[in-house]
Amino acid sequence: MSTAAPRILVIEDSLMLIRPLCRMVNKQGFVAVPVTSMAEVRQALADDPRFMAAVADYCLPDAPNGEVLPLLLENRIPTVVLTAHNDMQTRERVLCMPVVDYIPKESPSAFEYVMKMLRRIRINPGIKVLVVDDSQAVRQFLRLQLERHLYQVLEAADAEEALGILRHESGIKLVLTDHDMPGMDGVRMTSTVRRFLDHTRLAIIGISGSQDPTMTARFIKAGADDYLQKPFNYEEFFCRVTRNVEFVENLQALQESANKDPLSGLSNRRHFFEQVASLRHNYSVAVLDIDLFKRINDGFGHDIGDQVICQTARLLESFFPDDIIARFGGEEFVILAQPLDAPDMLRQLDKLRRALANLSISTPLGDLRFTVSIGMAAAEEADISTLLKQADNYLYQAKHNGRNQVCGGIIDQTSDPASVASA
Ligand SMILES: Nc1nc2c(ncn2[C@@H]2O[C@H](COP(=O)(O)OP(=O)(O)OP(=O)(O)O)[C@@H](O)[C@H]2O)c(=O)[nH]1
Repeated sequence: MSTAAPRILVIEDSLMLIRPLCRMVNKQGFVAVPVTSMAEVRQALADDPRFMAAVADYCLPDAPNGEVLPLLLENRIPTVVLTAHNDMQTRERVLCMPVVDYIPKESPSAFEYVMKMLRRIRINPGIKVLVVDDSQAVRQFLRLQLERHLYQVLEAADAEEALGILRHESGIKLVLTDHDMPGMDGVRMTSTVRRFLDHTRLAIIGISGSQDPTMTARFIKAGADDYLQKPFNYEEFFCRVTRNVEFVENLQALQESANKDPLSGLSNRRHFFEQVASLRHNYSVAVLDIDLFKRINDGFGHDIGDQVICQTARLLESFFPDDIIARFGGEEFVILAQPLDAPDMLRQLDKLRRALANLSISTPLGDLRFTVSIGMAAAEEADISTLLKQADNYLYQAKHNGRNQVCGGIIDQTSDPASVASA
């Protein structure tokens, strides 16, 4: 399948500007298609109209009054307008059209802002925003504004409907809520949402036309991240929407990097224990260790050793898609499966062991094969540390018996554990 980089139509008649602009666009991982006039825009659209977005100069030699904008919008191309005209009239004229944004060239950070907008146009179609307002006209107005930036918009006519959507729909990163609604008001709805969705999952912006000077504080104290006083202008609206969505994204990225092992992408040890804490007893735990890994590093180099770790992680995920898998460190992995079914787990672990032994990694020094040893323990009542210790004992047994095998059993708290071994 083709994974071609998205194309961006860059429309600018100044050669001084178009070169650095295209360079920046390409650096973001897009393909810039430079054109310098309205005639060239027509030609580019006739050649291939599939552009992810356009960065358009408002004033072109053959289209001095923004005539290029309706042409781009007719072709449904999200358009960021760059202009040297920073007067109110031009600004109003441009923002009357459903462009993404209007950026004066005079600002030294104008190009940076354009890049940020392009990144958002790429990401926003995957982000859901929920608009909560009892007025259909207001919901429709907010929907149109948000769709300029390509967000997926959901609507709720009151707090009850909004809470239902938030409980069942995943991927909502932002809620825009009115305050005065029949039934539960926006402030109460915000504090209810915060009981089950924290700031890492969702940002909330309160919106109200009320003249009550305490409204901002009431929303923020209830758990909102921001507040907009009606009427607001389009640019302020988007600055706040973008800032709040980015805030959630940054928190999620931080959380992800705190929880994940950067090499394999699996959970790290700390996150493993965090996940396990919320589980009831009655599970199986397996500890997997790559055999003679030091030899792989010494013989093929650390980069190939890293590849072995990553390939092992991918197979682990495919054999245990619904379970908790973590890289504990070095060449050691842990799998926690629930509910307890020790014989099934042993069989699945042995299939995994054989699949890994059959894997061949091609390296500059020839094909590499490797094996793993696995220890597994299951119990109805034992806590995680007892199980891990027992699984580790079984792992030691597997290594001691010659490696490339699974050893494990069910822990009977009242007697010595029975052992099952498969070679
Ligand atoms: N490439 C790579 N090597 C690592 C990483 N973390 C730890 N290691 C290496 O893993 C090796 C582990 O070796 P040992 O603990 O001696 O175990 P082993 O060679 O697998 O021997 P057995 O466990 O007895 O089969 C050490 O050489 C570490 O340097 C990593 O992230 N990448």
